[in-house]
Amino acid sequence: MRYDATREVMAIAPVIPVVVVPDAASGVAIARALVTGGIRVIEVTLRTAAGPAAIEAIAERVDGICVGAGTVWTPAQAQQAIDAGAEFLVSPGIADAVNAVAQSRDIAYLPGAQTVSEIAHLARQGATATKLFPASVVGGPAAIKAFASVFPDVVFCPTGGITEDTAADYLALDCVPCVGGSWLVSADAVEAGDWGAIRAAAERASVLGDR
Ligand SMILES: O=C[C@H](O)COP(=O)(O)O
Ligand SMILES: CC(=O)C(=O)O
Repeated sequence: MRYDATREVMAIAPVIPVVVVPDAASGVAIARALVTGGIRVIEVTLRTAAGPAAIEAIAERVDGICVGAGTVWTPAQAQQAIDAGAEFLVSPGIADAVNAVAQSRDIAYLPGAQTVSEIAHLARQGATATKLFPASVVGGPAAIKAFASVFPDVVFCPTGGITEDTAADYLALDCVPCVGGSWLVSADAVEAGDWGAIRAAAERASVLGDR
C-alpha cells in the first residue's frame, strides 16, 4: 500500500477540496481556479456520472494539480478512476475491495473511518493515514486528539462539516496535515460559473494553518 504516497498527497495543501462536478468542462474550470488560487490538489467525487470524465479532462488539460477520485466504494469505480488518470483514491469509510485495487495498481489511497475500531481495522492493514468522516459529527478536534493518543503513527484528514472558520482548529493538531471540505467549491458558484469566487476561496484556504 502506498501510504507514503498518500501522505505526499496530504502534504500538497492545507485543504483537499471535495468537489461534485456536473460535467467535465466545469471540472476543468474548477481545477484551474483552484490552481490559480494556490490549491494544487482536487478530489473529484464519483457522486455524479461526470466524475470519471472530469478526472480525465483535468488530468489531460490542467497543469500543476494532483487529481484524485472521491466517494470510491467499489473496485469497478476504483479501476475506472485510475484509468481516467486519478492519482489517488478516497473513500468516506472502509472499503477493503477498493484498498485491494489501490494496492494492485500501486496508487495512493485514503480510506475513511469514524470510530476507534475502524481506525484499528485500517491500521492492522498498514494504514498510516485515514480520512475521518464526518469529522464535525464524530467530535471535531477533541475527538481527533483522543484518537491520536491511541494511534500515534496515524495522520488524519478530517472531512465533513469543516468550514473556512473552523479548519484552523483541526490544522493546529500535529496529526492533521490537511482537512477536506466542499466549502471552496460551492454548488452555487459552480452553477453560476463563478470561477473567481472559487479562486478567492482557494487563496484564503492556501494559507490556513500558516502552511
Ligand atoms: O459530503 C461531504 C463532503 O464531501 C465533505 O463534507 P462538507 O460538504 O461538509 O465539507
Ligand atoms: C467525503 C469524501 O471525502 C468522499 O466522498 O470521498
